Amino acid sequence: KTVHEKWDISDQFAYPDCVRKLAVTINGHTPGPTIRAVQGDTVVVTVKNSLLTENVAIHWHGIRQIGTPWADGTEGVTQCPILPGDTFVYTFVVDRPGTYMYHAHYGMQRSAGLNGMIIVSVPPGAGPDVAEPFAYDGEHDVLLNDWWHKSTYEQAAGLAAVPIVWVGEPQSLLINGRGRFVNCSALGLASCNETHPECSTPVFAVVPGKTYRFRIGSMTSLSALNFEIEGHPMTVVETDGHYVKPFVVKNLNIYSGETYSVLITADQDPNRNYWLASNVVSRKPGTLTGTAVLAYYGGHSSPRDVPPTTPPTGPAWNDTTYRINQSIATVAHPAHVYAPPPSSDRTILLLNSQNRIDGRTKWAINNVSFTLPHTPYLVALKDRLQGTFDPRPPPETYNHTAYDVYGVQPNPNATSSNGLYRLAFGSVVDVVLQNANMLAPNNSETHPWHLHGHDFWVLGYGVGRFDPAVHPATYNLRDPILKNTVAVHPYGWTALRWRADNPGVWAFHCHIEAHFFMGMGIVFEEGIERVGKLPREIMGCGSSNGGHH
Ligand SMILES: O=C1O[C@H]([C@@H](O)CO)C(O)=C1O
Repeated sequence: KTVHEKWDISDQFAYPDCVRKLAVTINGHTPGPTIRAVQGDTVVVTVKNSLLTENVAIHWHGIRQIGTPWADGTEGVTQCPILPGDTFVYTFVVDRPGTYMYHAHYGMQRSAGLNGMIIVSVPPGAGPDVAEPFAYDGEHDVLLNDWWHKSTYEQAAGLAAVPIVWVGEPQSLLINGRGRFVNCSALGLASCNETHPECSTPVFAVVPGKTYRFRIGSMTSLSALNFEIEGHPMTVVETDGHYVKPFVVKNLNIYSGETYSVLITADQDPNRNYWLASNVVSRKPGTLTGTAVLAYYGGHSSPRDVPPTTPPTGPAWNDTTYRINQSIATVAHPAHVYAPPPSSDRTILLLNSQNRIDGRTKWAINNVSFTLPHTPYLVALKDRLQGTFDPRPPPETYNHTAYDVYGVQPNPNATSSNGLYRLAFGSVVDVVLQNANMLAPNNSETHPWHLHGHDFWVLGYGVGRFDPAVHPATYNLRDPILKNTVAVHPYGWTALRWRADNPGVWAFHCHIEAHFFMGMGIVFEEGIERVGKLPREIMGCGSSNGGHH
């Protein structure tokens, strides 16, 4: 079956937190429509760029694009941007059930509102390898976000300024695009409209005694979040399209780019309502709790009743151990274990550090800060265009025996490059992401890394310096979870493995919008010679003339 979507991208005034702000919208809305498909469906999204002066490109986050690497929607990597007035058609197959997302992958446009969910359901009568190993009576979908009042242009200019002008913590946390700016009416803002329907509190209705699947995705630009449904423990059953060995949490940590499915049972007093709460963790919070309401049917409460309690504020923001424990608990469901290859052909160690180039604050990987080329790699490599990117491969490792991950880098100066890593087709690659201290002392953040074109096995997490002679022996090779986005915890390391078996060119980057903008990413190529004929529509920029002369 084919699922058709027709999207018009335009700037609109929106009131996500009751404050008027220009947003990049899909068919007038932010977040955009949820794409609903069944495993095996072909999704065709016709995207018309009706922005006045801004390009666009849309990434299908978690969809591996097997056989369609040109549809990954990553500007500079897999396509030229879609110009204002132009239309681009994305066609791809959703080959696995699960909870996914989509978002702009051009500049900082994702943060301006261009994002949404993709839900791929299990076909009726699916076999045991696909069928969900859990049961539920109803489903609710929750897209979490953070939101600023400064435009993404102002934010981006601040990131590039000397010294950096950092936008700071978000003004609001959104649930399905709705939130509430804490000072809205108190500040007497002319742009504040607290009765605007776009910022009315989302309500999730439940019938007493029933079990619900909540699909939760995070599209935050910056914030690591903790999500809670007051009084309702959550059983984690899916993440990034893979079934999890169930475990119960009161508070779910979720990083930008991740999705989870949890089950809750509506077994509490039905005569009142309960809060859904989203709180910032890992950075010192400066934002009001994002809230929504869990409303019971059939009791004495009405869906509009505000819960009688104050919204939960979540665990201590700096309790890193608590978050690492959730990461470690997330392993494959026993009936859905896909064992990784027992060893790898190549190990790449990647130091994540905050650096400086010409006084600008940057993020670098092994002291190289990533920049996007003007000609998409996919076209440059497939069509053998010369001189479009730095042909020198970026470093495979850093001085891992001496580097003090707890200290401030003695020499923070870095270089920038648009070189990429080329993987032998079919080879098994291990990547270890090593976190470190930032430019300021005693600070290390959480970085959620997202890989395009693949899922990876998450083999292990550790705190402190990764030792290649010691830590691989501690890897979980028995039941590691497959994911497409994973946390690298403060001062910690995360070890990943995957097989380079998807012909194409794939970005791998921190999903914090500002951090990728500041260079925190790399790109992999594999099997370029196996990529089919490129559609001309991805060309037209840089040296890729798309057949126009
Ligand atoms: O990349 C970042 O820059 C700021 C700060 O380090 C400099 O202002 C911050 O909190 C980041 O995550």
